[in-house]
Amino acid sequence: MKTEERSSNSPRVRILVLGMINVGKSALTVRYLTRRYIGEYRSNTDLLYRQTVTINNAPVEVEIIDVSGETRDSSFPSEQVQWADGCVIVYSITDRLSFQYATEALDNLNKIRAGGASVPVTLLGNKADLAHLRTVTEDEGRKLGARIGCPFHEVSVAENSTDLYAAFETLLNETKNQLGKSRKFSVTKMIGTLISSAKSHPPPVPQGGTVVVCHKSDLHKSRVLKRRQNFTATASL
Ligand SMILES: Nc1nc2c(ncn2[C@@H]2O[C@H](COP(=O)(O)OP(=O)(O)OP(=O)(O)O)[C@@H](O)[C@H]2O)c(=O)[nH]1
Repeated sequence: MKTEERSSNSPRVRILVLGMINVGKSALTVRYLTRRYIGEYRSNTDLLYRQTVTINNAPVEVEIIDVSGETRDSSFPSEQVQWADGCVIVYSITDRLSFQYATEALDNLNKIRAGGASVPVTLLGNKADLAHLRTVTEDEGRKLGARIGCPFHEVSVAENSTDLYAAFETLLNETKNQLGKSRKFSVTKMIGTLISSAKSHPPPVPQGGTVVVCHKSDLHKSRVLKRRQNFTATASL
């Protein structure tokens, strides 16, 4: 970890939120960070959110990348996975294809884990409030989580689901502990070539919080600049 990148001495945990288009990744991320639901929030770009949260009475700087389904040019965003310390895989219980995507993503992550890099993962079945439109049973989600060996929860981002907050915090805690043991991908960590364009509605900033929304292309540029000029530049909305 480069000290010049850090705005504080608290540990930093990087989380990737991954899933098919329209499963609720942006809504989930904003819900966790702000406790608010932005139903009309539309996204056509990857965004990185940064906020300091308290875990086990200690501050932790959390970075969450919400990978937009629209900008993904391949089925599995390997560079973002390399960047991440932990992953949330999301599908919608109303969308069978999104469950298949989550299954493949978990299998890919498992291969990475088998290769020696420990990446804590949590599986979430979103839109539990739409049970009447369900095409994926809870049992299928539970079995998938058990097969991969990761926690599984059905949640509703639209509702104030406490399971969602608990799932995030368990993942953050596990990831933080994992990082304490060893940092993975120390050489290959990079943002990669991530596409950026403006979101139509920036997410709300929580009262007393420090959410910073970064276009990842800007972050990538800033890293290049840092390497060349020891210069920090982070775009915020
Ligand atoms: N009913 C219901 N709708 C939800 C829930 N979570 C998200 N949505 C809706 O699902 C749609 C997609 O949500 P997004 O957060 O934009 O989904 P996304 O996965 O980030 O989509 P992309 O960025 O396009 O990949 C929006 O209309 C949300 O309001 C939920 O728990 N219940």
